[in-house]
Amino acid sequence: MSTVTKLELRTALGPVYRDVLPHPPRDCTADEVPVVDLAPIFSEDIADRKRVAAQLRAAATNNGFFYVKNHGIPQEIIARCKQQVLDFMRQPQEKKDLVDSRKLSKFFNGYLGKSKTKISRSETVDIRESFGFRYSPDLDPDHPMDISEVSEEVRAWIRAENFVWDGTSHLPNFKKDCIAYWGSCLTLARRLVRIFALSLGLDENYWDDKVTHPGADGVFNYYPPRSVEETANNSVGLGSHTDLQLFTLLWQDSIGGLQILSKEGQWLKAPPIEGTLVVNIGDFMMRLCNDIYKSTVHRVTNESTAERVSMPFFFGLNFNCVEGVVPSCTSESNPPKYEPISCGNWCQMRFKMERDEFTKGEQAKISAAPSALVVAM
Ligand SMILES: O=C(O)CCC(=O)C(=O)O
Ligand SMILES: [Fe+2]
Repeated sequence: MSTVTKLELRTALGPVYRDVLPHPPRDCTADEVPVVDLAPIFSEDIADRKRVAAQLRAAATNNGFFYVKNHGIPQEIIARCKQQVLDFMRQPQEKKDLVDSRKLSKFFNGYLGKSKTKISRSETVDIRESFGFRYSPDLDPDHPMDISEVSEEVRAWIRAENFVWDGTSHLPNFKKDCIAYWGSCLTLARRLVRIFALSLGLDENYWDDKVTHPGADGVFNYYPPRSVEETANNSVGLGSHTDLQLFTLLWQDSIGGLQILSKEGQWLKAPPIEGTLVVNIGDFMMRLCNDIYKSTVHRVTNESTAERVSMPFFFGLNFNCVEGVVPSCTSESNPPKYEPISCGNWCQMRFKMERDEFTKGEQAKISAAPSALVVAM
């Protein structure tokens, strides 16, 4: 008899467990992971924007994942960035090590080599390589400014590090093409957060002044084809996890490999759809919504014989912003489950949990896990 298995997940509050059905992954249906047309969010008419908000709410309360089309990011910007990712990843190891994250970064910027992470304790090490960089005010497409002009509270949380660009300056136009894509994602995310606000019955501008210097992490993932041994081992490209912040915008190439855990516990394949991005809810959004919106578990395995590239963009509030459950998601009969916390501290808690586990072993992980309630700042 086949049985349900338990999947262990890392969260900022310690491990949680999910039941997984014994059936093999299958393709998602359009009801499970819908395609939302974003064209109306650019309309002057609030009724158009509200229509999209309603679709977004439906998807966010269902499986927490959806595709978006007509998102406004030009195809050439995506194509140029993707080519830069390939040019970077196909370099000899010593060139990639010029931006080695473990050696050079205080804040998770830079390059991580193959099999250097194990995001899920229930699965193998992650056989992906990645390159990441974080919000920098001088690169902000909407209101670029020198870091010295940024208010002190926000500045203390800026996590950009220049070595990522210094160590890649031998690649022609690398920074320019990466930033063009990242900047387009940032502009789109600022528009989308307004639709998320509408979707929760809040004023459209509810978060506007909290995303001036936001969590905006650009990451490029590279999944080489699996070796015979890795295939036999069931090696994952990136193990099961949830994303941390408000929401993620993900571009994936045409190879496929992304899977989503449905609310019933069934793994669903989310195949590439030309011209779309995938959007998913993160843990911080789920917290602000008192768990109405779902931060959904997902993972990646490249089962093809070709290399796969994906480009997620993780979006949150300004890291200094302390935010509790939003008023429209609570009532007398549904009190807030969570204390206010800043988006930055929220991320730090999960990173700390992972670090403690990595460096000190099992015991440290258990003692570091706060019970359930996060202390107010
Ligand atoms: O590569 C993908 O399709 C997803 C990547 C992902 O989930 C992540 O980087 O958090
Ligand atoms: Fe993810």
